[in-house]
Amino acid sequence: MITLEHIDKKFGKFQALQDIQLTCKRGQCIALIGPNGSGKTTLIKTILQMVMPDKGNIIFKGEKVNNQWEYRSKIGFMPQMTRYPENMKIGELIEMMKDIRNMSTNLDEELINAFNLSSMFEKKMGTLSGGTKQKVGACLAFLFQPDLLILDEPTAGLDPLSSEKLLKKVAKEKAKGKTIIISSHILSDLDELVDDVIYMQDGKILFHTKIDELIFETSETKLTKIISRKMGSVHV
Ligand SMILES: Nc1ncnc2c1ncn2[C@@H]1O[C@H](COP(=O)(O)OP(=O)(O)OP(=O)(O)O)[C@@H](O)[C@H]1O
Repeated sequence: MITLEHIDKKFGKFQALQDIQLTCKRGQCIALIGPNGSGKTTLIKTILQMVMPDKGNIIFKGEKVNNQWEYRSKIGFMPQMTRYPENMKIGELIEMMKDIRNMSTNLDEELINAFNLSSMFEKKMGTLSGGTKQKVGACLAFLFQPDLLILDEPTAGLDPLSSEKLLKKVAKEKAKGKTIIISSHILSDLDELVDDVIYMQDGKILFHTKIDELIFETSETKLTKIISRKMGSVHV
């Protein structure tokens, strides 16, 4: 579904990504984890070319897409934090996105309903709580039935019930065969979802391993314990 080949990215002199190589196959759910500042969001934004890599290739469905944008319509992206037009109402924003995408049918409005967002359609984006803004971001990521979902810390700032609803939705899409890349510091959120774990540190991928192998290697089943054992054993 998506492959990154030898991606490098510097911000000034700071090496934010170094020789990133990864392949995410169709139907796979990959967890992107690592400490603050390790490059997870930069990597995600590079996949979408919201951050332009200095070097390397981005391959989507077998085609090199460097400096192309059309492929992004196949990706549902939920950003960690984003700014929306402050004076636009929730309902207007959703309608505008439908217009931009030129899609009014075959929409996935399940999350809009689960979050009961329609009751808030008249509220302006600038007046919303952080969690409600997150919900709008989540609804937009799923709305156009993308093949690939990229979720950057999707549950950060959501109340527990809303987190649960979102994670259930992610699991449902995975069961349908959708490809998912998800970053989170809340490792318990990922336990039921992930096939592969990518651990980033200092702009590099320290390991990319199947969850089954990690469970076998560490004799732990929960990602929190798996990671603390694994990181304990590599002495970083
Ligand atoms: N536009 C930018 N200009 C300069 N430096 C940047 C820019 N974007 C990111 N960085 C730096 O790149 C590094 C990686 O940031 P990134 O946001 O990718 O980390 P992260 O792993 O997502 O962190 P967190 O877990 O805190 O969200 C950080 O040191 C950050 O300050």
